[in-house]
Amino acid sequence: MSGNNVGEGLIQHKDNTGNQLFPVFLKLNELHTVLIGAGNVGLEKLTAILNNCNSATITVIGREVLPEVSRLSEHYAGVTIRQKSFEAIDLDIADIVVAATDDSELNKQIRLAAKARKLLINVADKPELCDFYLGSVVKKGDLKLGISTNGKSPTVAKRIKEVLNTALPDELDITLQQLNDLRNNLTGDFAYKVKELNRITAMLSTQDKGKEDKPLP
Ligand SMILES: C[C@@]1(CC(=O)O)C2=NC(=C\c3[nH]c(c(CCC(=O)O)c3CC(=O)O)Cc3[nH]c(c(CC(=O)O)c3CCC(=O)O)/C=C3\N/C(=C\2)[C@@H](CCC(=O)O)[C@]3(C)CC(=O)O)/[C@H]1CCC(=O)O
Ligand SMILES: NC(=O)c1ccc[n+]([C@@H]2O[C@H](COP(=O)([O-])OP(=O)(O)OC[C@H]3O[C@@H](n4cnc5c(N)ncnc54)[C@H](O)[C@@H]3O)[C@@H](O)[C@H]2O)c1
Repeated sequence: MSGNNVGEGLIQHKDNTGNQLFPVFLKLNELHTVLIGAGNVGLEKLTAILNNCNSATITVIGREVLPEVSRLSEHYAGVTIRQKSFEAIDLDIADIVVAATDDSELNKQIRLAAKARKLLINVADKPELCDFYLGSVVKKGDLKLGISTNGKSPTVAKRIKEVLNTALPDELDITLQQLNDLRNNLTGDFAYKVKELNRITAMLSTQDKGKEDKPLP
């Protein structure tokens, strides 16, 4: 929005090797997720979603439902459990789909049903069937970082999450709230605001800012 050099350098970098995933942050409280599979992996994916968005709307479909899945869902108003076999029409209510069944043929059928409805799908632990991957997530208040290893090693993603969780100071969230106040109260035209916000935050990215990680004055 504010950069003057948008697109510059892009034309020279046309090779499509390397990590081609584009990170996005989904508003799962405004979208309907349908999760098929309510076993161990289904529980993992449900937990990952709810850890990030406790008001997510999720319909969980499973022929058998692990008691842990039922127990967890009792604490979240947005989660509905439907104990049944999967049918393609189950996806009619979906905005996005996560499949986590133990039947690889069924997972492929679920993908086809999702594609027929132009829905994005993650088939847990099956990269070749995924439109998107779940990532490891670092949280500091409103700050959230998503980590992906391009599917190379989810374990490394988890470890990097742990490192960053420890390394990033909790005060970062205070800084974020202060900058938000400032952003809302700055007067002047757009170009002036961009310049001001960049000037005030310059010290956050300089190498020799000193050893202190204090919130902004
Ligand atoms: C990040 C995280 C998010 C989440 O799931 O919430 C996530 N996996 C996590 C953990 C984890 N998963 C697995 C292990 C066991 C050790 C190991 O294999 O490393 C551990 C570690 C553990 O549990 O300790 C098994 C596994 N996972 C995949 C395969 C298949 C394959 O690689 O071919 C297999 C082998 C299955 C088998 O052997 O049958 C594939 C995927 N897993 C992804 C995400 C996507 C790529 C993310 C990226 O780009 O890095 C992708 C491609 C698709 C997807 O599922 O979205 C979450 C960390 C949560 C955290 O931060 O705590
Ligand atoms: N458990 C793990 O940690 C782990 C790790 C790596 C890979 N995997 C693989 O992931 C897959 C899922 O594992 P899991 O441990 O969650 O299995 P699971 O048996 O605990 O759960 C499978 C779920 O799929 C549901 N299901 C199967 N057919 C269905 C249908 N027709 N309609 C609706 N629901 C249906 C079952 O009812 C159940 O809820 C397996 O292929 C497994 O090999 C599991």
